[in-house]
Amino acid sequence: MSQSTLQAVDYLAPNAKELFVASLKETGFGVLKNHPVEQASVQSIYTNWQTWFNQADAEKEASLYNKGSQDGFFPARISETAKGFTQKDIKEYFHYYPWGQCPAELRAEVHDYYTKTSAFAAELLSWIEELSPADVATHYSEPLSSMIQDSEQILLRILHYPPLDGDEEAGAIRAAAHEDINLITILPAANEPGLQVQAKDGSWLDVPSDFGNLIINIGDMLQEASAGYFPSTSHRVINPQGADMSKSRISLPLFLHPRPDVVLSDKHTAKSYLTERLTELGVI
Ligand SMILES: O=C(O)CCC(=O)C(=O)O
Ligand SMILES: [Fe+2]
Repeated sequence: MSQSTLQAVDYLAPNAKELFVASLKETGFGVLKNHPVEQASVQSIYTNWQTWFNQADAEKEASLYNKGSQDGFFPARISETAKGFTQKDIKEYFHYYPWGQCPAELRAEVHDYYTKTSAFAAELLSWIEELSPADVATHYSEPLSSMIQDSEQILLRILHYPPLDGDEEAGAIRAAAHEDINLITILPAANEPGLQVQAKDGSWLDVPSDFGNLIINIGDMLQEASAGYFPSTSHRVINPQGADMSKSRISLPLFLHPRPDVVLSDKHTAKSYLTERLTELGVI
């Protein structure tokens, strides 16, 4: 992966679509600047949820996640173990769905973000569809943007990586290397660095995370639906060092999940694929 492939693409440039989709094809990641997702809204969500995560565990656990439906708070003691790893990630998070649990005072703001960013994701999916070669597009069972239309599975995850105190389990990191399960993920740059993506040669590259950038990555479901044309690349969040260990990190991925009935490939619907992956993660 050459350095240039992960440079931010100006959403307002005339060739934005081509540059962005070329980056996704090459690296599984694309970075946008001058995009319509409002930074003030992202900042406000970070601030308000930092306050929420600062509460005592017992208060947060009043919104403990529901095992079947997966909405609500996932404490650090339950947090995911990435596929192929034995240590849990050093993180806690909240899963927001419009039909699910949410602290009342925070609902309107995340819902507004969820709705607007899902609509923007549909535009990006139509870019991806338009620039898919004909032999790849023939695998799509319906337009990519319609796969998420009326989907109740689109997931907004508010993630909190707490400060590190040095007592962490040896080898545990904030988010171990993994691939996302869904079609695409939309991730505003977090308030602290640490996100890295794996290049084709196996090396790890920092994702340019200037505050205000929007990071988009391909997930396994789009890799499956495009018969491997768009790669779902491994990424991770590494631990801070030195003085930065005392800082929390907040991030806000929106995982674009199709409706469960969407046919991804000869082998899988979105539902069968998701069940297989969540079982591997040990969260259902
Ligand atoms: O926190 C981040 O920057 C990335 C999070 C992530 O990759 C995930 O939750 O799937
Ligand atoms: Fe991820």
